[in-house]
Amino acid sequence: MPVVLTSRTGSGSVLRHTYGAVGSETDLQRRGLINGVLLDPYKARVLLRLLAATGARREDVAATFDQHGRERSCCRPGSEAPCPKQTGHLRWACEVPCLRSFCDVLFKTIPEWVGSMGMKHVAVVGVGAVGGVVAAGLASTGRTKVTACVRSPLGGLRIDWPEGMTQEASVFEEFDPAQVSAVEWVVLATKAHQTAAVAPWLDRLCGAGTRVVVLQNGVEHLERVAPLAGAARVLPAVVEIGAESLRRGHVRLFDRPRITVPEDDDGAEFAALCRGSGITVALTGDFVTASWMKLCLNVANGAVTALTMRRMPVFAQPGIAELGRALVEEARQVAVASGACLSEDLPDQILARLRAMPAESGSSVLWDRLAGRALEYDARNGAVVRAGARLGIPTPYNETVTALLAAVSGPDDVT
Ligand SMILES: NC(=O)C1=CN([C@@H]2O[C@H](COP(=O)(O)OP(=O)(O)OC[C@H]3O[C@@H](n4cnc5c(N)ncnc54)[C@H](OP(=O)(O)O)[C@@H]3O)[C@@H](O)[C@H]2O)C=CC1
Ligand SMILES: CC(C)(CO)C(=O)C(=O)O
Repeated sequence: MPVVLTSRTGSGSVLRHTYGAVGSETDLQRRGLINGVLLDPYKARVLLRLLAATGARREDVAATFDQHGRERSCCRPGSEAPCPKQTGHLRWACEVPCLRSFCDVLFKTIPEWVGSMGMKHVAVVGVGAVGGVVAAGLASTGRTKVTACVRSPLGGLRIDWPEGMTQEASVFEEFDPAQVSAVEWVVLATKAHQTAAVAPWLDRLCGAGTRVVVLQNGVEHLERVAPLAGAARVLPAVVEIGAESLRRGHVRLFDRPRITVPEDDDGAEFAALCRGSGITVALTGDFVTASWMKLCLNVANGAVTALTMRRMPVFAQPGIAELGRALVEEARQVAVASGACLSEDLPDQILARLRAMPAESGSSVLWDRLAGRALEYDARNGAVVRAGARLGIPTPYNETVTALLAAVSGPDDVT
């Protein structure tokens, strides 16, 4: 067990060879104690604990403390003499670079510690309703370091769960893609049409060992994200996280969150990552059916709520219910031709599901319409139209609502 020798005198370095009596610094170093150099006992304890957690050997611990002593810019490198500035108020001038140097050492050590604890580093790109719920859930497992890749400060996350429970979580925040490097998991939860704009984040976060889980609606996850993910593997997902952003970092959940991913190694590892997060992860051997099934619901729920600017009870109106059924039926026919296994009564099933949803819930497209933002219609109704055209299946209802949504969509978010 490495033992570090520090001093509580408040300034200066621990002596190395000045005194030689039993119990002196020379004696203690000879017996194996590591010279704490410039760190006071409190900082030394933090650093030693981190190093011990990484499994650092005695020589590594000694080298790290020694390096900290040398890197302190305001003291003469290698000098045993006390810092010339450390008198009176000038002592504070000395503390600032000292602290900076200490933080540098910690920041070099923390990533190793995270790795050695079996912790996973997850970067969440798109920390809105869905991304916020997943970031908070992962942070609460205590097994992940979560970095929120954001455009402006979040100041923590707060999730209001349907049962009345409030979950609070804090995550690391990054604003500049240049400051990040490859991580084990990227959770991509922007709107589909915002994907191209986060290319600089993906470029930095994706390495050969990275998995990018795409928490977006639609069926074109791979086509959209793989070209931006470099050597990383892309894991598509079906997201059932009915959620509304109330304020920045504050999300209201309408139901218990659930994500479905393909039943393969990456899917199983994502399920393991989310264990204890409050988010259920299901694995499916038929992802084509699962993703088209969700899109069939989305073509009705997103388009109708956004165009009418009404929440779920709008589906109680008979004319709206008929429009919903027609949109779903077109999508179902395209889905079946694409290899999905969906029964003929799907439109009725979906209408029943929509009518059973909480009255105050709506859709992510509705929230954007209400806020005057660009709408996610191309990855939803637009995807049905595209696939229908390819397969020779007419999709007039979806074409019509795609055109209407395009007409009322807010300006493109280009940053
Ligand atoms: N909300 C829901 O109920 C559900 C949504 N989905 C799907 O999940 C996906 C995400 O939806 P949702 O969470 O509602 O979307 P939100 O609009 O709530 O969140 C998107 C987030 O992406 C961020 N973002 C956009 N562009 C950038 C950028 N260039 N750099 C950094 N961050 C960026 C936004 O940041 P900023 O805050 O700065 O604007 C925002 O926080 C969509 O595909 C949606 O269809 C699926 C199921 C349910
Ligand atoms: C159906 C719903 C509301 C939640 O699963 C959704 O997918 C969305 O709002 O985009």
